[in-house]
Amino acid sequence: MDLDSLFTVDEFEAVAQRKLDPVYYDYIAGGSRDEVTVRANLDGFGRLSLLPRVLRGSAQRDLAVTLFGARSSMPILISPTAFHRLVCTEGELATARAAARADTIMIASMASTVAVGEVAAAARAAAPADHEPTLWFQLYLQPDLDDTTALIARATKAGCKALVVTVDSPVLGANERNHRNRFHDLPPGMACENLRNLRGDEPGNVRQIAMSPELSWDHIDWLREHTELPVLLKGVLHPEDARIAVDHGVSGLLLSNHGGRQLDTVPATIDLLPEFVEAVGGRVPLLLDGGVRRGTDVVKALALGAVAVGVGRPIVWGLAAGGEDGATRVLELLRDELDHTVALCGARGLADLTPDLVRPAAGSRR
Ligand SMILES: Cc1cc2nc3c(=O)[nH]c(=O)nc-3n(C[C@H](O)[C@H](O)[C@H](O)COP(=O)(O)O)c2cc1C
Ligand SMILES: CCCCC(=O)C(=O)O
Repeated sequence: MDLDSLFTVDEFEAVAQRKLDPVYYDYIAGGSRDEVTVRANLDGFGRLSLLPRVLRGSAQRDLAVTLFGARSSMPILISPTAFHRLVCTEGELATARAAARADTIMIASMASTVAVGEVAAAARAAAPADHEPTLWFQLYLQPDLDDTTALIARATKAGCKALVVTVDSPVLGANERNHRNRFHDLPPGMACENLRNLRGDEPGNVRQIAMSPELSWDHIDWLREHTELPVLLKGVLHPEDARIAVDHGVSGLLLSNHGGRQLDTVPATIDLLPEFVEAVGGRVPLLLDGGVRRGTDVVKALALGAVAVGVGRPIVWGLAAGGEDGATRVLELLRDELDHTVALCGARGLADLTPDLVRPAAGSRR
């Protein structure tokens, strides 16, 4: 595959769709139930227009952002997605190398098919000599707190710099494409490696990830007492819950509807962002994911108050099309689009992306 002949995330998706087993393509592309929210995430950006400023002298554009002490060369992070070995042989090792090469933050999924320690080592080996790559760990709190403690210990030992706790999954969302395709288990030879031999006394055993409706704010308090790492919540959607989260001392929020894969018919994250900004009142950084496919999407989210965005499927399409190089190219295309959009907006950097640049618009992107 000549990756240089691909110029957009959508082109990467088309190539991925051609290359992948349709069962895996459906797992990745799909969302829950009628996929209303999957579409809403894309349409949400399409319904906003950008209103640029002019003549502000924007020759030097700095796209870097610092989050919890770690610098990322751009405000586009890798959102956590499960099971990368379904789409490329090296799995999460390839993703980590791409993130390190692009000098951005990877949020490693707890449901990865390579253990987080190996993922971190791959990132370090691929990073430029003077550069420490940043990995965060996405955590599903396990109802068995000993399991959770062991997982936190693994992530911490691997050098992860934050825990991103996914709170939108009291039960797993229903992707009906998976039901139709009878896709319920990973193929032989693949497993959630972070859950292997979790207690050290259970050789060969890989636990299943538990989605737990028992979880409550008490667990977030418990977690904060059991880690020194910043704790971000991923998947808070109600602005009132955003306020409660901040009151519970979380360090940040990743506004996410899980790419439309949990409760269907929830709003597009970009549509919720203004309310979130108001609820949080600048007390913690706000990140957003869901439907980011273009540099203009990134600029809209940043202008409306996000400090950074995450991309989920675009990275998986990159991996499917071309492994590490494919994911790297997706990140570099998005970086170029972002820089180009910032320039066209007459902005000198991310601080110039203010809410007045965003207006309601007619039309959708597709
Ligand atoms: C194939 C796939 C697997 C995912 N796995 C996880 C996961 O393990 N943990 C998690 O918190 N979110 C997971 N997500 C959600 C992403 O982190 C992210 O919220 C979403 O993909 C963002 O939307 P986008 O795909 O439109 O960029 C997954 C999403 C996809 C598409
Ligand atoms: C237990 C794996 C969950 C993966 C996930 O979050 C998703 O497919 O959206």
